[in-house]
Amino acid sequence: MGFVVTIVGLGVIGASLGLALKDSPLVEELIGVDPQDHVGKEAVALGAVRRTEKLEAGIENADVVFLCCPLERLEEVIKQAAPVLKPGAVVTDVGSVKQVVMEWFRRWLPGGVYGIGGHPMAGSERTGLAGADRYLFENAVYVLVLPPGTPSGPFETLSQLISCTGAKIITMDAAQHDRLVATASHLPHLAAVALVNQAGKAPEALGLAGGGFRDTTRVASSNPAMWEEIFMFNREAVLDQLDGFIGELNRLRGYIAAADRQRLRQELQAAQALRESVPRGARGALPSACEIITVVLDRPGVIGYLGTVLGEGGINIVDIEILRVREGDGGTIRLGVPSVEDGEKAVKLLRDQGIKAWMR
Ligand SMILES: NC(=O)C1=CN([C@@H]2O[C@H](COP(=O)(O)OP(=O)(O)OC[C@H]3O[C@@H](n4cnc5c(N)ncnc54)[C@H](O)[C@@H]3O)[C@@H](O)[C@H]2O)C=CC1
Ligand SMILES: O=C(O)C(=O)Cc1ccc(O)cc1
Repeated sequence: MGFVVTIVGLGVIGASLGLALKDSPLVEELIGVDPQDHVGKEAVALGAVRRTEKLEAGIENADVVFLCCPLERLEEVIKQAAPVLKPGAVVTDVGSVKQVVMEWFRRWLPGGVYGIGGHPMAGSERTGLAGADRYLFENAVYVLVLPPGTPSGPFETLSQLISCTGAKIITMDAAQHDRLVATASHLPHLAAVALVNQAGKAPEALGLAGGGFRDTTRVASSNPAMWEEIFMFNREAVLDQLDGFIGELNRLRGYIAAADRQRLRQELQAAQALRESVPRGARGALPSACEIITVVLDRPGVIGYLGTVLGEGGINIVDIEILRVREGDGGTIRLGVPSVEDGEKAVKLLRDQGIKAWMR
C-alpha cells in the first residue's frame, strides 16, 4: 500500500512535484487542492494530480500533505488544515523562508501531526501551472527542517517521496537556512533587480546587453509577488546581506575612485578564484561531474546530435548548459558526464565527428 499524497497549491512548484510523484509506486493516491477551479482542472488534464478536492476533503485521509501555496496564504491554510489532518500525517511546505513557517507549524498543528519544513532549491522564472516541469527537482538540493523531537518515521516517509523527484535532501535548522538562502538566493535576486533597474535608466544600454548582463540578471524576470513575500518574511537576514553587499560595492568604488589598481586587481582575483571553486556540473551544492565544453554550429537538432553521438558511445549526459549562442554562427555548450574517464571518451567521440570539444 502506498501513501495518500495531497498537494495544496498547484502552481510551478506544486504541479512540478505532482508530475514528479505521479508514477511512483510509493504514491497510492495523488490529490490536488487549489482555490482556482480552472487551475485544478488543468492540473488533472496535465496529469499533475489524479483528482482535485476542496481543502478539507483533500487532506482528511492524506498521509503526506505538500503545502505549495504562496507564503502569504500559508498560515491560514495551516490553520484551516490543522483540525482535519489525521493522526500521524506529515505536513510539509515548499516556502523559500523557514523560520516563520516552523513557527506556524508549532503554533497550529495538533500533537501527532508532524510539520516538517521543506524548500526545494530549484524554481522557475515562470508562474503557475504553465511553468510546471516534471524534472524541475532533478539533482536539486532540497532542504528539510525537522522540529526537535521529530521521530524518524515521518522524516523517512517524506524523504522517500522527495527522493522520487531526483532531489538531494539535506537537513538544517530554520535560522541557518534563512541566513544561507539570504546569501545564496535572496541577495542575488536583489542585485539582479538593481542591475536591471540601473540599466533601465539608460534604455539604449539594454541594446548592448550581452551574455554577462543576461547571466547576472536572469532571475529578475521571476514572479514579483513571490519575491516581495520572500523579502518581507526574511527581512533581518536580507538586510544583513544587503549591508554586507553595499559595503563590498563601496569598497570597489573606493579603489576605482583612488585608481588603486593593485587592490582592485586583488578583489577581482579573489572573486575569480572563489567563483571557480563553486562546484559546476551539478545544481546547488552537489559534487561536480566531469565537464566538457563543445562548440557547435547553430542549426536545429544539434543538441540531439550531441546526445546521439555520446549515447551511442555509452556516455550518459548528466547535465547540460548552453553557455553562449551566436545566432547564425554557433554556440558553446557545457556537458556534464559522470566521470573523468567518460569525459576523455566523450571528447574523443565528439572530435571523431569533427566537433570541437575539450575537458574543462
Ligand atoms: N517559483 C519558484 O521558483 C520557487 C518557489 N518556491 C516557493 O513555493 C511556493 C509556491 O510558489 P510557486 O509554485 O512559484 O507559486 P505559483 O504562483 O506558481 O502557484 C501558487 C498556487 O497556489 C495557489 N493558491 C493560492 N492560495 C491558495 C490557498 N489558500 N490554498 C491552496 N492553494 C492556493 C494558487 O492558486 C496557485 O495555483 C512559494 O511559497 C515559494 O516561496 C520555492 C522554490 C522555488
Ligand atoms: O531560477 C533560479 O535559479 C532560482 O534560484 C529559483 C528559485 C527561486 C526561489 C527559491 O526559493 C529557490 C529557487
